[in-house]
Amino acid sequence: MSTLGLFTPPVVQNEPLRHYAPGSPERAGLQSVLTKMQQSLPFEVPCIVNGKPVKSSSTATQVIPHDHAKHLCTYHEADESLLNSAISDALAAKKEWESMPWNDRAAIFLKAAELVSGKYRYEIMAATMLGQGKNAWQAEIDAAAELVDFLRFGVHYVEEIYKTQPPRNAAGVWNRTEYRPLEGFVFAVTPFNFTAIGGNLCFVPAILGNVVVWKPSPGAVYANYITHKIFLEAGVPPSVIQFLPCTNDTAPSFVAKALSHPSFAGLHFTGSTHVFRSLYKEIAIRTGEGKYKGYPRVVGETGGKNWHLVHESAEVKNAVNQSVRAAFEYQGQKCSALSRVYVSSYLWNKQGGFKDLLLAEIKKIKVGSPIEWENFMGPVAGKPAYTKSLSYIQKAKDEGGEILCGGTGDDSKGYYVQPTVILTKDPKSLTMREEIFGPVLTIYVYEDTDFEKTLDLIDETSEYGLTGSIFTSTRSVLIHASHRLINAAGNIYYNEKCTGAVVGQQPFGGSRASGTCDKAGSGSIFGRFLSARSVKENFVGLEGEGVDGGWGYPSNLV
Ligand SMILES: NC(=O)c1ccc[n+]([C@@H]2O[C@H](COP(=O)([O-])OP(=O)(O)OC[C@H]3O[C@@H](n4cnc5c(N)ncnc54)[C@H](O)[C@@H]3O)[C@@H](O)[C@H]2O)c1
Ligand SMILES: N[C@@H](CCC=O)C(=O)O
Repeated sequence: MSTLGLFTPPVVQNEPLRHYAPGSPERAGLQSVLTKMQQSLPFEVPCIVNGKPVKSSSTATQVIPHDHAKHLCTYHEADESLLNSAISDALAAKKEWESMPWNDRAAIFLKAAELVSGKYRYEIMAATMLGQGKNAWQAEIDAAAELVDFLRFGVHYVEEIYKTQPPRNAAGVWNRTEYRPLEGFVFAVTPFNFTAIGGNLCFVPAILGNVVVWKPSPGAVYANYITHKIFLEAGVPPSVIQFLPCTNDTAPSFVAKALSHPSFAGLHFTGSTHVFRSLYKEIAIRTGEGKYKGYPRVVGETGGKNWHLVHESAEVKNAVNQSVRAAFEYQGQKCSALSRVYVSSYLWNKQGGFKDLLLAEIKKIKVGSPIEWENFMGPVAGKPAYTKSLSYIQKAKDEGGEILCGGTGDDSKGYYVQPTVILTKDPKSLTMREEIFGPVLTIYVYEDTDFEKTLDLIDETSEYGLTGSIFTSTRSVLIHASHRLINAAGNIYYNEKCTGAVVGQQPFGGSRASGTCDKAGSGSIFGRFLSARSVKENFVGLEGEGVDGGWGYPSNLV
């Protein structure tokens, strides 16, 4: 194909957020799609291989967490033989996909961004609200805005990578870098809690010319299915992203099968730490045994035990409001969710201080169906998440923790857990250490004279290092604490909550047990799914270097 120009993609901006205020056109638009979707329940979701629906003999359901008697969809489970044929067909499609001119691959995903932003915005949001328990605000920032941002900014980042070329050329030589996709297929294993993450984990490798086998979460199948439909409609070739759902019961053997394929070249995972560790181990063993063609790339973003440090100099109203959002928005089911607070004893105890304000604000939170507009909080993901939250609350009580509010749940219709605050005197108690992934916040009040020890506690209490925030109005405190906590969070915030990273603004990801810190929403993640080839082209031979235009070194002359 001839080159007819060096094209520059459109300038990239964050997708403007819609607010869904009463009487707004967006509220009416979303409501109408939600109503229609509820009237059409349940949907049927097949596997999609080579762009075609494949039904299997084994089906499962995605339950609606706010009304568990109903389900959003029945999905067909992929089995291992379908997995094998999907991998073979994806590999067969790879040559043509990686050879497609960059501007065409870019155009396909820019078109997908427009489809999410416009035609499918309310449908993908409604699927996320019904299936994953998000209210309109949370669905907007995830399924609409973040997914669009991942796609548009991704095109920009890949453009930047392709433009990065060796800075020097010797006389008569042209050096170039070619950014090859990986040799084999990339396996994307994605979580329930962010529709955007499901799409992004496939998009990142795919836009670089890789082919992808996607195992979505059983808790997000329908929204992920819509994402896949959008990719196909935008022009992603049929076999480039294969959509293969399965249940969590069959996931261990299904995933192991994919990882044992000799052409497995990369894992793009987001989910819990223990699952990632088990996959990492499997890959490491097989790599050590020389079972793969190369050394697979392993990218995983996992759990967190995220913290707010509230210094005595903090502006208390801001610290409280940000803490309420960070701990309880989306029921504490963001990997970034706040789950431990270290607060100055002075600020906690003073009248109208952190404690008084926090409890007063939490009283105002409405918990209920995410499709009713007034509810700030909805249900947790399912029965296991419900039981887990309540069992941690019980364990905290058994350890001597004081429940300041909440502490109860109701699963008669949906899986509701009240926003819960536990006050602990033991900074290393269980709920200060382990990820709960529910609306459960534990608070440790430190003596103001113990600030240094508190920094050590934050750093050493949990194995994670995902997000954290420092609230203070004293610059020297901020500088000191931030430096001391250098490895305690991959995303640190100053006087701002620890959730809500925005693509293109705060690259997202943590280290320690929280993941490989490859930073979703930034350019660096794309480098993980590329294998660069250095090219040196010589226009002049050894002219000017070899003796008499031959091969001899001038330094050999005597
Ligand atoms: N750091 C981040 O960017 C980030 C973002 C979102 C979620 N998370 C983390 O994800 C977790 C919540 O998501 P989740 O509940 O979907 O996680 P999960 O680990 O249960 O599931 C993630 C994926 O792994 C699959 N899976 C589950 N068990 C498996 C097994 N034994 N073997 C192979 N595959 C298996 C699931 O089907 C799903 O596709 C939390 O720990 C949260 O902190 C992290
Ligand atoms: N990137 C999101 C969290 C994603 C994980 O669940 C945030 O910053 O709140």
